[in-house]
Amino acid sequence: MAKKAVILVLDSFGIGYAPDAAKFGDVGANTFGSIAKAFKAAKGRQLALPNLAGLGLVKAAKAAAQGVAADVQDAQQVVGAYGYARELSSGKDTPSGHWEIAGVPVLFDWGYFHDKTDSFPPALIDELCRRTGVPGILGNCHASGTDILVKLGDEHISTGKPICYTSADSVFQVAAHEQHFGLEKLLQFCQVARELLDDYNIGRVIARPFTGDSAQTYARTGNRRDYSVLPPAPTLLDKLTAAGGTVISIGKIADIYAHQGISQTLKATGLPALVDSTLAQMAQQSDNSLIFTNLVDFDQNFGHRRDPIGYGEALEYFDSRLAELMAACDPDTLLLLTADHGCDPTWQGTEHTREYIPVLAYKPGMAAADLGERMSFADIGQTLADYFALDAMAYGESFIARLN
Ligand SMILES: O=P(O)(O)O[C@H]1O[C@H](CO)[C@@H](O)[C@H]1O
Ligand SMILES: [Mn+2]
Ligand SMILES: [Mn+2]
Repeated sequence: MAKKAVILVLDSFGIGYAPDAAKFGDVGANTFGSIAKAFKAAKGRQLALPNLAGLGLVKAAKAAAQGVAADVQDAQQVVGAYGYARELSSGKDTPSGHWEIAGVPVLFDWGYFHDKTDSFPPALIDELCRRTGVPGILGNCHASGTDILVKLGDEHISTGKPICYTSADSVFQVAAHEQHFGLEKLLQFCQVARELLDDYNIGRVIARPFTGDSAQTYARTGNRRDYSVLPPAPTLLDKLTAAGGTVISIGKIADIYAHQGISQTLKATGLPALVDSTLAQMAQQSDNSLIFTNLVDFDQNFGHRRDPIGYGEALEYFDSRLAELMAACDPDTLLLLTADHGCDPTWQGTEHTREYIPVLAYKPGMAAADLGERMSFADIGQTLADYFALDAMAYGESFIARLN
C-alpha cells in the first residue's frame, strides 16, 4: 500500500507548561493560552481556529493546561486524533525538539555561553578572527537578533566586524550584512565557527544575514543558515531513507537534522510559501515518502519577538490553509501537526518556554481519538516507524493503533 506522511512543525507552538517547567523558570507559561488571551483583549473577539479545533487542538490544550482552557471556540465535531506530549530531552531548543520528534531525544547537556556580556571565551574569538581574517567581532553578548541589528548594524557596516551573539540556547549566531559583508563570506565565517565550536559542545551556529541601510530599515532575510551538529543516533529520517523511502525537507528541516536522512531539500520563506510547497509535494510524492515542513515564522517572527497578536494572526492564516492540507490528503496520507517547544510571547525575556506540544493526527475518514498525555515527543517518530513498517525506534510509544 502506498504510504505518505506529512509532518508540519508549528515552531514554538506550546500548549501549556510542562511538568518539569520549574527547572527552566517557565511555570505558568502557555504559548497558545497567552496568545488567545492577548488576541481577545486586543481585537474584542476570540481567536478563530476552526480547522485546528476540528483536529482536537482545543481539547488537547485544555487537557495539557490542566483545565485552564485557551479561550478559543471548540469544534462541534472532532475528525482527528489529538494529544499533548512532554519532552524527554534536557533542553528546550529546536534541534532537541525536532530530533526527539524523530525518535531521538537529546539526553546529554549542550554547552552554553551563560555570561550575558563578554559571553565568548577570548581564545575562541582570537582563533576565529585569525582563521577568517576579520578584524574582530561585535556583540559578544546575549541578545535578541532584531534588537542587536538596531544597536550594532551601523558599526558592523563601517568596521566589517561580524555581529556575534548568543542566547539561553546552545547557539552561536552571526549577523552580517548581505551586501556590505557579503553572504558567502558570512557562510564561510559560520563554517569555521562550526568547526571551532564542536569543542564547546554548541548545538548550532546560525548565520543571520540582513539587508537595509539604516537602523530603521535593517531586516533579516530568508537566507538564514543553521549549522547543526549531527543527531546523536540515527533518526526516523535516516531509517526511512535507508529503507528506500523518501524524505522531503521543506524550510529549515534539513539544516536542523544536519542534512542527515534527507532526500530533497526545498527552501521557502514565509508561511504562505511553506504551505504552498508542502501542498505541491503532497500532490507529487508517492509511496514511502515523508514530507517534513518547519513553520519557523511562529517562533522567529512572533514568539521571540514577543508579539502575541501577530502570532494569533499567523495561526488564523495557517488554520485557513489547514483546510487545503486536509483536503490534499488521500486515504494513504497521514498528516501530523506538532511543535518543537514553546515560546510564550507574553513571557519575560525573549527565549523559548518549556511546554507540552500538541500532537494532532489526521487521515481521511478516521474516527476521532483522544491520545491523552504522551510521555515523549518521540511517540511521533515511533508511530511513523510503525506506519512505514521500519524497525522500532529506541524511544517513544506508537499510537498507530488509534489512527483508524
Ligand atoms: O533573537 P533571534 O536571533 O531570533 O534568536 C532566536 O533564534 C535562535 C535559534 O532559534 C534562538 O536561540 C533565539 O535566540
Ligand atoms: Mn524551534
Ligand atoms: Mn526559537
